[in-house]
Amino acid sequence: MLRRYISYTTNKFTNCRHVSQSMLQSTVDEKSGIATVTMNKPPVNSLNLEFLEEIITLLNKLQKDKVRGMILTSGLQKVFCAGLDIKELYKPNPDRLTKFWTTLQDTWLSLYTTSFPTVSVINGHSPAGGCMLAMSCDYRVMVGQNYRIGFNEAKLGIFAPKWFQNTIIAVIGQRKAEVSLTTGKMYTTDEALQIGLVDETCADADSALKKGTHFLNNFQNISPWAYKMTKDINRQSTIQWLIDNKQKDVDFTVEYMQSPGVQKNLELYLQSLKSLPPLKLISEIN
Ligand SMILES: CC/C=C\C/C=C\C/C=C\C/C=C/C(=O)SCCNC(=O)CCNC(=O)[C@H](O)C(C)(C)COP(=O)(O)OP(=O)(O)OC[C@H]1O[C@@H](n2cnc3c(N)ncnc32)[C@H](O)[C@@H]1OP(=O)(O)O
Repeated sequence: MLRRYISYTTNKFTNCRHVSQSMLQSTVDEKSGIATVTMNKPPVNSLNLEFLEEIITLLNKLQKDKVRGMILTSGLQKVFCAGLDIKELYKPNPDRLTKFWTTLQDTWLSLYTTSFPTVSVINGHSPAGGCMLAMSCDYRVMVGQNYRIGFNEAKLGIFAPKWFQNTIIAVIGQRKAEVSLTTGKMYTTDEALQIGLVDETCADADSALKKGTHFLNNFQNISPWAYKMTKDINRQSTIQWLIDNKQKDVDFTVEYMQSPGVQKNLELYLQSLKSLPPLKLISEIN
């Protein structure tokens, strides 16, 4: 396992508090109380077990520190998050896969129920679990015209679990979610805005961060308690479903992922990832 470390420093010139873990950097602006969290796990910010554990640890820390809001973004050139690390699903060790899926459920629960408002600044491609990471925030700003976002699980021969699908339905509605999930379509920035996958678009990352901050400033005069209660009530049925069905969801996934048909599909997909020229894959799956 990677050596992990956490360090806390305050920069007296910028009045920012920095929390740095090996794959995540967090900077809290002392004046506004807004944390900017940057994912930095080259090459593609794929979500493996250790990365998910870091995300949970950081969310707990931000909660304890009573930040006023969080902006989640990527430090990589052209990828926000490539989704689940396919290596966790291909030829899995059942014990690790059980831990991975349990940690994935816990990450989603932590992010979807934060006591502070959250924004994702999508500054790169964002397929499948990457898109879900963005959907689990309260607001989404997508940068530029060069990236694709969507749920391409079907193209890998797998499907998204109920709690994942319900999260999407809550954002874009039942019909659009069904078409999106069954076709595996990856959307351009404009298309994503049109179907409501993202709330705003803008030309560059700096303007996107400003838009994210602007959204978070809406909560300056809102009681944190009123914010949290409203969000909990709004999201309650999906959250409760997962809490009630956690073990069933893990057992099903561990068995399903190991089936020969799914493993064959993942093998073919991994091969296509290697054989296609850069970025061809995501354009192929449009
Ligand atoms: C809060 C919780 C959040 C969410 C989860 C909740 C529930 C989820 C439940 C289930 C459904 C989710 C399923 C998935 O997410 S499956 C993963 C789907 N992802 C993809 O299909 C992405 C595939 N990748 C690409 O299309 C391109 O890599 C990308 C456009 C992202 C980047 O292109 P670029 O040209 O910049 O890089 P590449 O040369 O293609 O890749 C570099 C390197 O990285 C490897 N790679 C890419 N993606 C993944 C991945 N998802 N997992 C593991 N490894 C990945 C790629 O093979 C290259 O490796 P190498 O050849 O060894 O350098």
